[in-house]
Amino acid sequence: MIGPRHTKRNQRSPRILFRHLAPLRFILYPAASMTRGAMTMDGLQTNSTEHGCDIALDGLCFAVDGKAILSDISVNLTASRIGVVGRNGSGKSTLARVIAGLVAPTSGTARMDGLHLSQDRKAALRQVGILFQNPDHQIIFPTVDEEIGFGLRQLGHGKDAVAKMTRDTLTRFGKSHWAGAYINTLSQGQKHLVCLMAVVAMGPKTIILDEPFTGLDIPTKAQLNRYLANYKGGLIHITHDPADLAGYDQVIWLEQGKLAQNGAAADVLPAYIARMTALGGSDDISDLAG
Ligand SMILES: Nc1ncnc2c1ncn2[C@@H]1O[C@H](COP(=O)(O)OP(=O)(O)OP(=O)(O)O)[C@@H](O)[C@H]1O
Repeated sequence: MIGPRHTKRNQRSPRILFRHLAPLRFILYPAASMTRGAMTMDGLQTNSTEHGCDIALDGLCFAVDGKAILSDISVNLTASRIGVVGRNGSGKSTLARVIAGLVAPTSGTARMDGLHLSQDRKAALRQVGILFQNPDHQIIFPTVDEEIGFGLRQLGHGKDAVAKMTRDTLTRFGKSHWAGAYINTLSQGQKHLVCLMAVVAMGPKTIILDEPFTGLDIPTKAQLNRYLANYKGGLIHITHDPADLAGYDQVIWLEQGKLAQNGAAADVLPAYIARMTALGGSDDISDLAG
């Protein structure tokens, strides 16, 4: 558990919460880049113009208490739209955390733009934002505008600019009326959207999305998809639904912590779907017991 669930108690004491939890937020969202980035076509900032990812994984292994979770993964992630697929427990979220530099490989290396992310947190945090599966692990402020505004303050924007950028973000997502809303009054899907808005508002070079559409209704998902399609930074999108990866360039497929396939989405996704469909006809849920 990285962040707290929201309770009435932390509604009453946001400053105390801030003091204790703000450092964690640096882990969750990209950190302070004091430079202003380019404006996207949506008007939100990103730290770069449209680009591919530059991530090199070399012999990457990750283990916990001797249990191998990721094994000998070597791959270059170079497209601007990268999908990550695999069964439950195949290591997708763990890989996301390693790529973001939140945890160090047990052996091998993970580099983004040539940087060893886990060894250079400041640099890594400028590069990448990560959206976790569970919004309760991410949200630390009581209201929607505070949650979105926090990351923008870390980027060095002044109070008025943060307020305007927060308003603009909410407007672009059609959620202006959420501004002062208490997050613990929102549904799980709505909380997910708040997290996405907070990450996207900061415009990191690459965003890692760990099943970002969980719990979202069809119109909201379509809206997010439209926004993400226009995002100028790189996207690494973990999903169980191949349909989420329509138009993506590169897909990697993990199986039991190993790289099963890497290549063009047009090649990997049909093979993945065929395999999953075949497994769906059996009673094999062994990966869940891992
Ligand atoms: N800190 C940890 N300690 C022990 N085991 C862990 C830890 N983190 C992950 N695992 C195990 O590693 C495996 C991969 O987990 P991970 O969450 O990366 O899979 P995933 O592909 O994202 O799964 P899902 O699709 O269900 O979200 C699982 O068997 C999980 O139980």
